[in-house]
Amino acid sequence: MKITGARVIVTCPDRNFVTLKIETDQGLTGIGDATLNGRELAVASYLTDHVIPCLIGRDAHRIEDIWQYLYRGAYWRRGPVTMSAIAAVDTALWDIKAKAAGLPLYQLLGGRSRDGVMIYGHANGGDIAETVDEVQRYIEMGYKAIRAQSGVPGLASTYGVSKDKMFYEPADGALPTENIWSTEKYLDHAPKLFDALRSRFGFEHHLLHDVHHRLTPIEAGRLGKSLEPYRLFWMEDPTPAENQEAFRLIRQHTVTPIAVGEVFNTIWDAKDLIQNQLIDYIRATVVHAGGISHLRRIADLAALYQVRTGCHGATDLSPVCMGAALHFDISVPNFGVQEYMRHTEATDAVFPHAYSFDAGYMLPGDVPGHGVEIDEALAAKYPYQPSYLPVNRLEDGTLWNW
Ligand SMILES: O=C(O)C(=O)C[C@H](O)[C@H](O)CO
Ligand SMILES: [Mg+2]
Repeated sequence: MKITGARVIVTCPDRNFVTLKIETDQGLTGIGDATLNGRELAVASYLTDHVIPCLIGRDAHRIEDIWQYLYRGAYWRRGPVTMSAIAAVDTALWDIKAKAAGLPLYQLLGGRSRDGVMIYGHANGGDIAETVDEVQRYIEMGYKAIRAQSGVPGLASTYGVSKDKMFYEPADGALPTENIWSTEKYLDHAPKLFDALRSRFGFEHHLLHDVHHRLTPIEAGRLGKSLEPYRLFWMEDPTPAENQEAFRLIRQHTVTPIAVGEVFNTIWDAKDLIQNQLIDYIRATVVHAGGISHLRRIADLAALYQVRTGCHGATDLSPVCMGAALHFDISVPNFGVQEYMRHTEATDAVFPHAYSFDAGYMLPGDVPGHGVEIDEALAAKYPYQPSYLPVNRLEDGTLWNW
């Protein structure tokens, strides 16, 4: 089955998405997500100008060979732009292979390892009372796991808190918005949020929290320790992960489980954290970590060390990524949880999909392929809009981690 064409579709149904569509001489098509928030057009150009010309005429069934061809063949390895582009090709080819087989993608990945994919929602509020109400809303919808974020007194805005409640959209400015951050205020406040949540709801639900790379290792150790009474499912991205040794220090101080990796692109980014058992959940996902093929490698390495998966699933990961991730999640043995931040109605209309929500679990659906398509005519009605993720400064003006 020969690849006869491929094109990139950029659309902005409430936010920007980059999608690669591959066509074959047998009439089968497949799509893959290539969205890199705030840097969308870099991946679009990488695909259009550098990858697509190399795809035409290749055998669409040779997924692994094409992956190696794009990874090794570029000479310049790794990085979010390269790996998102490779991921899009890989996802589209898996979609085509599964359609050719007449099977849902998870059947090609070994079949189902579980009945449903446990997901967590993102509950956020301007203060603790509002976050408690939002958590209640998720509980009423049947969620088993909820990530809770609250505004911090004395800080005008912070990561994870927005006026939109069922999803969170940080990329909001034609230039980066500037937030102000205070570690002291945050460390004082975060345990109070989880104290309020456990007092109200008890321990029946999994609670998660995203620190979004803002703490130093010793501060993260202190936070993890202060959250121990509330038994979190995980503390996410407690400190930046470039220096992976940093996590050893956190481990020395707390048994709060640690999740890392939404900004990782390859197995090399995760290798030392996994092999040294410095994390409990690996958050790499399909679009930013080289597609289904590479994510399976990361998960297999993680399985050796009892590290489980917890794929990133914010709104900037398109429904195409979500669909593919759900096929991966339902098949992978060492699955932990899947993030599911809902998309807007406009996004869902552009990307008709077979996946569905049922009482705290997601199901990938049983149509051949990964079950997500793109309505190109509708997509064309939403042209690209420049938008940036925010930046973060300490109260004295020092640029900090966002
Ligand atoms: O969903 C999460 O865990 C995030 O941290 C959201 C990220 O900030 C967002 O996806 C960046 O594009
Ligand atoms: Mg996160």
